[in-house]
Amino acid sequence: MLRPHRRTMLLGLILGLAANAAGLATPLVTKWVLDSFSGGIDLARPVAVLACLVVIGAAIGLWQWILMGTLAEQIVLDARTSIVRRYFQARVLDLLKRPTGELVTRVTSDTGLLHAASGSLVGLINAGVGLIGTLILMGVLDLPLLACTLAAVIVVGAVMSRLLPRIGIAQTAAQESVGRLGADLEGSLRAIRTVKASRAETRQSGRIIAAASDAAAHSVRAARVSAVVWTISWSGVQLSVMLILAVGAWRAHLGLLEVSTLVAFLLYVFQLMGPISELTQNLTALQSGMAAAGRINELDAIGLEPSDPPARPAPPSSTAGPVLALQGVTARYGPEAAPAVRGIDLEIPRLGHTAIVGPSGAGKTTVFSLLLRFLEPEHGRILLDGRPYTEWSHSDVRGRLAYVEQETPVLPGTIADNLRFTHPDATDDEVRAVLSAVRLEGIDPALGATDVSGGQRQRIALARALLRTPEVLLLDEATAQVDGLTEAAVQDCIRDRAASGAVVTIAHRLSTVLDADRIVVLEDGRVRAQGTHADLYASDDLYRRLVEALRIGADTSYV
Ligand SMILES: Nc1ncnc2c1ncn2[C@@H]1O[C@H](COP(=O)(O)OP(=O)(O)OP(=O)(O)O)[C@@H](O)[C@H]1O
Repeated sequence: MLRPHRRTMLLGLILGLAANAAGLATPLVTKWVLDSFSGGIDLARPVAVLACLVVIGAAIGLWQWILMGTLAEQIVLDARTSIVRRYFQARVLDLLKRPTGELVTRVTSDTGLLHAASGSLVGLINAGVGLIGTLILMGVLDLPLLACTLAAVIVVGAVMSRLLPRIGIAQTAAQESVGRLGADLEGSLRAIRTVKASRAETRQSGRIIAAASDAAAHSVRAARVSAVVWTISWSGVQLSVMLILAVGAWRAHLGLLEVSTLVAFLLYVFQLMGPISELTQNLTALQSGMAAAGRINELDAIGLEPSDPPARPAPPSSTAGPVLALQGVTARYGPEAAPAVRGIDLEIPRLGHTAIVGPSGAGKTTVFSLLLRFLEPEHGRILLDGRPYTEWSHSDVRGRLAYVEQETPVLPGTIADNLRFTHPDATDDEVRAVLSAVRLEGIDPALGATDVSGGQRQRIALARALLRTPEVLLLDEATAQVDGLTEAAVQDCIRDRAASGAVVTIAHRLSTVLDADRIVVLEDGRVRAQGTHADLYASDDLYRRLVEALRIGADTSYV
């Protein structure tokens, strides 16, 4: 994540080192001021140098601070951009396997931790150089005092190296709990009606609060370790100041050390606090940042949809045969899973309404997922205009199909936004035309799409699919009961579309089945029978039972 920002980091490092150098020189110049003062030499020059050092050091420090702050925001933005892009390029089924709320927290919360970590590498090098530089200059001033300082630094370093990794571990655990919190919260809010109707508010909120408490507990553990690390480093510095003061005063008393050297040395000891706290801070930030980066990198496991096929001379596509065809298609949802469909042969003619029926789990939705390329066949092939899917890009295929989902038919936004979702350039007239096609002419397109009834929502989803008359309409009919008006509107639209294009429905309603030009009966992942209602009703046992379950019973007027 840092790699693309190498140049900014290098500049940050150089600025940091320059600020460090100014800081390192200050005690020596102070000693020069003191020596000049006691030696009666002209004070103007050393004081001027000291003032310049302070101003230059401050200016460089300010520049570096702003630079690194901007870098941090850029890294968070880069991470968010790449995750969001990844989500939208991911294979649908891979993405749907993960809880939505958790996917959201990776973008919102995990990336936030990268903020502090982004400057930590530069900070670490800076602090390391500052620490070594300070120690060297201390050695130049007085070796025995340096030995006392080193002893303190080594003790502090040993304790820190044992404690710091625990911060990263606690942070990872905290972020995992935040992910669980996001997933549970999102799921519960989405099903808030069921939660309330089941009087499960307390239970659900309890679960979510438990995840929040877990996150807090882990973060508190991280905070405690950080506090201990800080306290140890500060106390270490303070103890060494006392030790150095004592040893220094004794050596000055013996005449082995000038007072100005002791003052300069003590200034260095105080300056040690800078690099030591910087080291501590940056190591802590690095630990949490690495934990977050690890969780973000896990997202690489989400498979991406293959990029578009290389441009090759397109064989003339045939407009004579069926628009879509499945030839011996077998597909499964995972390497371990049993095939969801096996050896499916199916043709969708250019005109007319094809209804797919079958018991639950027969593979109806899987056929739609294959047609929309959410799932790729393991064996067999799918053809569009007589050309295999592999020769078309995903976008080409989807551009020819319009799809109405069964469950979540509207997107956030107004009704007009929803209608223009596939074709953002649709005119107001086109929007009005599709609204009247689904018998929603009276509705205000500026209304929120979620502020309408369930039946109206289904009609909005259908209207979106009908805008710009798609060649093939794939309609997964809602299983929920809808009002007569909605049912009639859907029926009319299907009939209308079937007169000039192809309509494929996963039919859950008797009226839809009866309306179809041909019906495909799926059972256990295979095509069991195909034909018209009358043929199938007479010849196929399963079809008869399915239709009877749709409450046609033995009413022969339908047969
Ligand atoms: N996302 C998925 N991951 C794993 N297995 C799945 C997934 N979706 C469906 N299956 C399995 O594939 C088989 C066919 O499912 P499919 O959803 O196509 O049936 P369906 O006929 O549409 O059923 P329903 O009418 O209940 O929606 C079932 O055995 C099901 O368990």
